Amino acid sequence: MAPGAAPALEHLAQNGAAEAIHVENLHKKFGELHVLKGVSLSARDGEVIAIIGGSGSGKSTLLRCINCLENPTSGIIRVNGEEIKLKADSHGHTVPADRKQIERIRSKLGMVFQNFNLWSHMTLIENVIEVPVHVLGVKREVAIAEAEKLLARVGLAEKRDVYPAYLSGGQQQRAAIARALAINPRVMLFDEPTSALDPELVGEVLKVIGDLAREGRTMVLVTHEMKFAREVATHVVYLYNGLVEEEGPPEQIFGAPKSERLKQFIRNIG
Ligand SMILES: Nc1ncnc2c1ncn2[C@@H]1O[C@H](COP(=O)(O)OP(=O)(O)OP(=O)(O)O)[C@@H](O)[C@H]1O
Repeated sequence: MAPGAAPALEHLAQNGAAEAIHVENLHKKFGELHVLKGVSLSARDGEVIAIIGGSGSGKSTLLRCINCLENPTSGIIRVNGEEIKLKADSHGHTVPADRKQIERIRSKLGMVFQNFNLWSHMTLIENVIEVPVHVLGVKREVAIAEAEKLLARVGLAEKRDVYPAYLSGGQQQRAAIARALAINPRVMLFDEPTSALDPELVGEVLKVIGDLAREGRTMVLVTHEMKFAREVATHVVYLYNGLVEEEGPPEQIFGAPKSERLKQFIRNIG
C-alpha cells in the first residue's frame, strides 16, 4: 500500500491494470438522510467488485451515483479516467455541470437493474439496438447483426421478435444484460440483478453474469447472492450504514472476516 493511500483503495497496489472506476470520499444525502458517508472504491480493468451489505446500507445509491442516476452531495467519481463534473444549482443541490459529459460517461457503463427495465413496447431485438442506433449512431444493419449475436449469447436467439411481457423474468433479465452489452461498455454495473426473480430463475441469470466475469469483463455488482459473490468477485466491499466497513478478496471477506458487523452479517444470511 502506498504511504498515505486510503485503506479502501489498498487493493489497487496489487493490480497494474488501468482504472475503470474510481470513487473517492463519496457522500450522498437525501434531505436529512445521510446515506453515503465517505465511500471510496475502485475497479481496475478485469476486476469484478461485489458490493454487499444489509438493506439500506447504500449499495444501490452508490451504484446509481456512479451511473449519474443520482447526484452525489460531495466526493469524486471518475469513469474511464474522466471525473464527473458537478456544480451547485440555485437551491444548493449538486447537479451535473456538463450534460454532454454525462452522456459520454453513461456510454461507458452498461447498467442492469433489479426490475429489468426493458422497453415494453419494443421487441427484444429493438430493445438491444435502440441505444446503439439512436444514441451512438451505429448503422441499423450493423446493430442488428451485433444484437443477434448478443441475444444468442444469453440464450435468447429465438426470442428476438418477442415483446418482454411474453417472457419470464429470467429471460427478461438476460435480454437486459444483452442490451447493456450492446454499447460495448467499459464496465458493467449490476444492481441486485436477481432480487426480483423467482428462485428457480436465479441460476440462469447468474450463469450469464458468471460467464461474463470469467471472460474478464470489468464489473461492479450489488448482490445478495453471497455464494455467487464468493465465486466470481475479485474484490468484495462490505457496506455498513453508508461506509465501507471491510473490503478484501472473497476468501478474506467470507472466510476470515475481521469486522464483528461483517461476521454477524454473514451469520445472518447463512
Ligand atoms: N431517491 C431517494 N430519496 C430518498 N431516500 C432514498 C432515495 N433512494 C434511496 N433512499 C434511501 O437511502 C437509503 C439507502 O438506500 P439504498 O437503496 O441505497 O440501500 P441498499 O443498500 O441498496 O438497500 P437494499 O439492499 O434494501 O436494496 C435507504 O434508507 C433508502 O430509503
